[in-house]
Amino acid sequence: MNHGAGRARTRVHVGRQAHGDVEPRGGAVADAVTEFVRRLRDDRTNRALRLRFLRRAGDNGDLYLAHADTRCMVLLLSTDGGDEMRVLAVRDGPRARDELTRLTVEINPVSGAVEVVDQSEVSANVVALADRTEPAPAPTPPGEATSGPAGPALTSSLRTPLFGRYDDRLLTDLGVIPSLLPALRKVGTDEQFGKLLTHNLPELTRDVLLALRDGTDPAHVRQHITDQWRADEDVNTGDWARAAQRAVSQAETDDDAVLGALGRSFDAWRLFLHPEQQRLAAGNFKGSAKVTGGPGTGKTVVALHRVRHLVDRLPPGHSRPVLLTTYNTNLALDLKERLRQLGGDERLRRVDVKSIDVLAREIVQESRTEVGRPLDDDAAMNLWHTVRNETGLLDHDADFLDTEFKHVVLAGRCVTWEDYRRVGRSGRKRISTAQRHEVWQLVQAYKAYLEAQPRRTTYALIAEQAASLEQRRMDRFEEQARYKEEQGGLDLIHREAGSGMWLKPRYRHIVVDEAQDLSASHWRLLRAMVRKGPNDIFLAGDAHQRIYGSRIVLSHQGIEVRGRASRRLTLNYRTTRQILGSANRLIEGEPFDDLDTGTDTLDGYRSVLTGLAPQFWRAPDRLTEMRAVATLVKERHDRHGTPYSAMAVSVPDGALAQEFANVLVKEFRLPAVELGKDGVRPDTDAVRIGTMHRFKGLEFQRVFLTSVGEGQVPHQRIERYRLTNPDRYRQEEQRARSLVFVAATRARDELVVTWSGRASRFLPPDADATAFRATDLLRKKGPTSVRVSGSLPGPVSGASTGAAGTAVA
Ligand SMILES: Nc1ncnc2c1ncn2[C@@H]1O[C@H](COP(=O)(O)OP(=O)(O)OP(=O)(O)O)[C@@H](O)[C@H]1O
Repeated sequence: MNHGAGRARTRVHVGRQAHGDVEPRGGAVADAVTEFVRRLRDDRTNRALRLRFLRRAGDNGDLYLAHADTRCMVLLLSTDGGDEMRVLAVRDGPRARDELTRLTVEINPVSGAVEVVDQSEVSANVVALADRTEPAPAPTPPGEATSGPAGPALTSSLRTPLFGRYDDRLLTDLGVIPSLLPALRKVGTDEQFGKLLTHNLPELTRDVLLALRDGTDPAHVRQHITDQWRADEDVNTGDWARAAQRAVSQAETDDDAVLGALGRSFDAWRLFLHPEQQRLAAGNFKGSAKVTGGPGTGKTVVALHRVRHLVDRLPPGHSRPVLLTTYNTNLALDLKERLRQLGGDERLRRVDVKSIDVLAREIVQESRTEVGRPLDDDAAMNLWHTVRNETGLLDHDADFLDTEFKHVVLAGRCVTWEDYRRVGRSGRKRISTAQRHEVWQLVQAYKAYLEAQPRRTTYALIAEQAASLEQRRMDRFEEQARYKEEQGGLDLIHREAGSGMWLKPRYRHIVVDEAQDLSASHWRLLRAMVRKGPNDIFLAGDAHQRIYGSRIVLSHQGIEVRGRASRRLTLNYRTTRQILGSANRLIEGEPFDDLDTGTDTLDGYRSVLTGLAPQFWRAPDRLTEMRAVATLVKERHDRHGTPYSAMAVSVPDGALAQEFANVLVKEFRLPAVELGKDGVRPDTDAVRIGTMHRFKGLEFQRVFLTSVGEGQVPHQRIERYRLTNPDRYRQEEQRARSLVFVAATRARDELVVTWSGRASRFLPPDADATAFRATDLLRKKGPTSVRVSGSLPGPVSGASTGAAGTAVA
C-alpha cells in the first residue's frame, strides 16, 4: 500500500454488515465512522488514520485495522494497492481490536460478496447454549435427504439439529456462508436459532436460513432467494480485487448525500440495494421496464435509485429531462423529499416530481386552453345521477357509467358513436348494442352538462385532453425528425413555427411509482411524453394494492415490458414477519394481474424482520373504540417513547378521520393531524390520521387500523350488488381487501387492528372471540405491555420494537 508523499485519493465503500455494526452502537459511532470514511477518501496516507496492516486476505487483498476515533475501530479490506478500500466491520470499546482481529472474512461462492463472521462470538452464544444441553446428532451425509421442510412450528427439540436435514453442500449452494456451518450444526432449538440471528449475519445467509426454518422447500429458496443473489459470472473465492468491485452488499460512499445515512436504519435504503433492486436501478433496457412486488419490497426505493442513475447519465444542462410521477399528490411530495435525501438538490434540479393529475393539468394550461375546476370524485358521481334522471335512462348505475366512461370511452378514444360501438370492452360486463347506444347517449349528456358549465370538468377529462395534446406534439416531433433525417439533419426545422421553441419530446426518461392506479388516459399521456427508445419508461407497481381505477394492460398502451424488462421483488424490508403473515391472509387466494397480460402472485414474498404479532381490539361502539385507540397511542408515546409522528390511525372514510381527530385532540389532548392531499410536514410531531387511501406508499412505526368492523370494511353499500351484479360485487370486495392490505402493510413494527360491533369478514373467523376488549382497557384492565413470547430476536432494521402488546394468535 502506498504511504508515499502526496494525497492519495481512495474509493471507499462500506459493507452492509459494517452498517449493521454501526446501527446499534448509536450516533457517536456513526459520526466517527462517517468522518473516518471522508478522511480516508481524501488522503489515505494521513497518519492520523493510524492504518495498520493486519494480514493478507488472499493474493490480491489485504486486511487493515484503523481507528475511527479513540474508542472505535474498523476492519478494512484493501485492494488495488490501496486505491479501493472497504469497511468490513466496526467495533468499539476496549476489546475492539481483539474482536476485529478474530473475524473470519470470506468471499461468498454464490454472490461473490465479501462477508464476515465472528466465529468465536457465535460459538460463545450459540454453541455454549447447545453444549449445556445434549449434543446434537451429526448432519445428514452429503447428497442424502436434502429436501423437506423443517416445519414452521417454533418448538424446541434437542435431539435433531434444526438444519440437520440439509447437508453442508446444499446449504452453501443456497448461499449460507461456509464458516458458519460448524456453529449451525450445533443449533438444535429455536432458542439457539434466535441467538444465532442476533448476530450481524450476511443478508443472504439470514434470508436462506429463515426460509428453510419456515419450511420452505430448498428448490423454492434457490429460486426466490439464492438465484437473485447469484453473481453474473463464476465466482473465484480467492479474487479479492474482483469481489471488492461487486455491487453486492456495499454502499457507494463517494457521495456525500448518501454517506450521512450510515448507521441510521431508517435510511439504509439510501446506502444498500438488494442485488435484484440493483439490477433494476442500474439496468440498461432496450425500451421500458417494469418492477412489481408486494408492499415494502422496495419498489419506490428502486424507482428513486433509478432516477438518480438516469440523472447521473444525462448530458450537462439545466433542463428537467426526467419525470418522476405517481398517482397521489401527497405521495409525490414524499417522493420529492426522498429523492432529495438520495441525490441532493443538485440532482433534484434535473427532475420533475409531480402527481400525474397535476402534470396533466399543467399541460392543458400550457396550451392556453381553459382548464376548468375539476369535480371531486363524489361530485363527478353525482353528475351521473343527475344525467340519468334527466335523460330517464335508468338501466345503468352511476358507478358503471363512470368506469365505462373512463376505461372504455376515454381509454378507447371514442369520439363518435361508431367508435364506441366498435371499441373493445375486454374485462367489462357484456352489454348489447342497444344498451351501448343508451350508454353513449348518457355520455353525450354528461359531456354536454360539463360543457354548459364552462369552468367545470373532471380529472379524467383533463388527463384525456393532456394526452391528446402531447400526442399531437409527439406526432409533429416524429414527422420533423423524419424530415430532418431525409434532408440530412437541418436542425432549424425543429423550431415550432413562430414560437422560437425547439420541438422535442417533453422528457427523456419517465419513472412511475404506484403504476397500478394510473388510468389508460394517464398511460397515453406518459407514452406521448417520451420517445420510444432505450430506458424510456420505468414503472413500479403492485396490482395487489390497486385501490383506484381498473386493470390496465400496458402492452395495449404501447408499453412493452416482456422478458427481462419485467422483474418482481419478493423481500419485504418494511414489515415484520408477524405483521406480514396477517396481512397476506387478507388477500390469499384472490387472483391479481401483473399490470400486463399475465397474472401476479406473492410467491416468495417474505420478510426477515421479526417483532410483535398484530394486536386485535374490539369495542361495543365507535366512541369506545376511539377512546381505546387514543389510550393505546398515548401509552406507546409515554411508556415507549414512540414519537407521535411515527404513529398513524387509518380510517375507512374522511368523516371518521374527523371524529377520531376530535377524540384524540379534544378529549385526550394528543397532537393529531389529518393526512390530506398535501401530506404533512415530516417534522410535525403529531399522530397522522387519514383514510386508508391516503396511506398508500407511506410507512409508520406503529399503525392503528381502525373501524375494521363488518359493514364498514367492506362498506355495506356494496351489498346492493350482491344479487344484482355479482361481478361488480366481487370487484368491490377485492378492492376493499386490497385497501385493508395496503393499510396493514404500512406498519413497520406494530399493527393494532380495532373495530366496533362485529369483526370484518376479512379478519380471522375467531377475531371477535379472541380480541382484547376495549372496555377492559378503559377500565385499566387491558393487557400489560410485554414482548411477544416466542418471537425470534432478529435484527429489526428500523425503529425499536419495544412496544406494548400481547400477541393474538
Ligand atoms: N435495500 C434496502 N435496504 C434497506 N431498506 C430498504 C431497502 N429497500 C427498501 N427498504 C426499506 O423498505 C421500506 C419499503 O420500501 P419502499 O417504500 O420502496 O417499498 P414499496 O415496494 O414501494 O412499498 P409499497 O408498495 O408498500 O409502497 C422502506 O422503509 C425502505 O426504506
